[in-house]
Amino acid sequence: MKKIEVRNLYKIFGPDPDKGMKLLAQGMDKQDIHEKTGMTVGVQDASFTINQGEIFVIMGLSGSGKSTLVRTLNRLIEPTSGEILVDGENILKMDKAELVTFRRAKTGMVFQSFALMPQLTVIENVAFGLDLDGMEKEQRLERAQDALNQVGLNGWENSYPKELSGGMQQRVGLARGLAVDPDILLMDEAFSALDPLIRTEMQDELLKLQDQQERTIVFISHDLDEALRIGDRIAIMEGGRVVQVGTPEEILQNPADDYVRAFFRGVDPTGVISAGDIVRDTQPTVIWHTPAGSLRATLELLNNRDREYAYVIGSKRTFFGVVSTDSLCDTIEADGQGKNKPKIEDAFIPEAKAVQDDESLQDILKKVASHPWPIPVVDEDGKYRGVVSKNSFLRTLYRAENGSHFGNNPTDGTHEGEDKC
Ligand SMILES: Nc1ncnc2c1ncn2[C@@H]1O[C@H](COP(=O)(O)OP(=O)(O)OP(=O)(O)O)[C@@H](O)[C@H]1O
Repeated sequence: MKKIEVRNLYKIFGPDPDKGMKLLAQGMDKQDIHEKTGMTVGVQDASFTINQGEIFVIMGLSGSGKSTLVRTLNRLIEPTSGEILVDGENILKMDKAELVTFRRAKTGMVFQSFALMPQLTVIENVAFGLDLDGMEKEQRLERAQDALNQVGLNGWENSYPKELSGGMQQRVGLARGLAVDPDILLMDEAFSALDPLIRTEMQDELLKLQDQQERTIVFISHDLDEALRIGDRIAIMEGGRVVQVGTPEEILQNPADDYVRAFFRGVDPTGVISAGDIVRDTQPTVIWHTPAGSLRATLELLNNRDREYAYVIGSKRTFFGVVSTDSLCDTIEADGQGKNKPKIEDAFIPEAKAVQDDESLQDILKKVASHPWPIPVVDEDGKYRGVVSKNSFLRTLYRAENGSHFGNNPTDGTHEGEDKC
């Protein structure tokens, strides 16, 4: 479900943004506008959607417009032009009072600088934003305490910021963002000042909180590892433009341009891409789980199609097992005169087990490499989704390494069954 929709958003800093818009419309680029007028194009024609409950990471080089873009989402920075719909309502049309209500009711913000007030205790710092809300003191403290518990800081309520480590101070910052119980949490390089170990700890904390509450989180980061770790989807910004939006796997497999490719250079694709991302449905070699007597028919089918393996599935696509021409022949021969009427299960290759679609390529690599049959993939309900073959595995790695656009899709003219050739 869409939570935030950004449409053709612009932000031009300087004395005459309308003139800046006109120059952009005439085709003048950002650099020339800056040189000729002194104005800066902070965000240029950004359009994208953020879904309810996702962690949406915004990445880009310094000065690419990340902070500006995020601050337009609660109008801390006023856009020059465009639309921002939150739950379907254009927040750029809100008057001052509506905007205040919107910010209080729906958004929280966590910054890189902890911005804690040294003269206030931890709990007072967290409750501070609620103070502006006109909430009763008792309720404020209760909410602040709850937020502190969520970030693991119970027991530190009455300490002062200077008594806390950097990591703990950032937890207070996060608690302050959470205390208002926002639908949307905007986080600007929130963990960047933390040392790597604490940073990972905070990312885990955020993921844990997200499991419980499913907020919509917009998270700016410079750090690709962080983006890959926490981001459901990533937007890449360059020179004020959003140049690509997608899941890490999508971007890794199909980077929009060299700038995006450069961001992802050095990432091990096998840790990011999962079996489900590259699975292909091998309808021609799927057979339905049928009663006894189907072994010969299956063997015939495979021979006719010049295929070696068949994937046996039942009603509702439940995966049962894999048979091969060899396993079928062996089972038929072992039965001699056919008196025992062997079932298809008797011909299953015992080692041919399915992997889950959310397992990473790293996790399934051994199986793909060590077995001759394409590896069956199932979803969380055990339903057959297709197979991952050596070919599709290597093709994916090649594409991720080289950013090539040749296809891992049904239109690229290859068939899974050809893998054995
Ligand atoms: N208040 C302002 N007045 C004028 N120019 C601004 C202002 N704020 C930002 N800019 C300019 O807008 C562009 C985008 O800046 P922004 O801070 O959004 O980038 P960023 O990607 O968040 O950078 P960083 O990663 O360094 O924080 C930059 O060229 C910046 O100099």
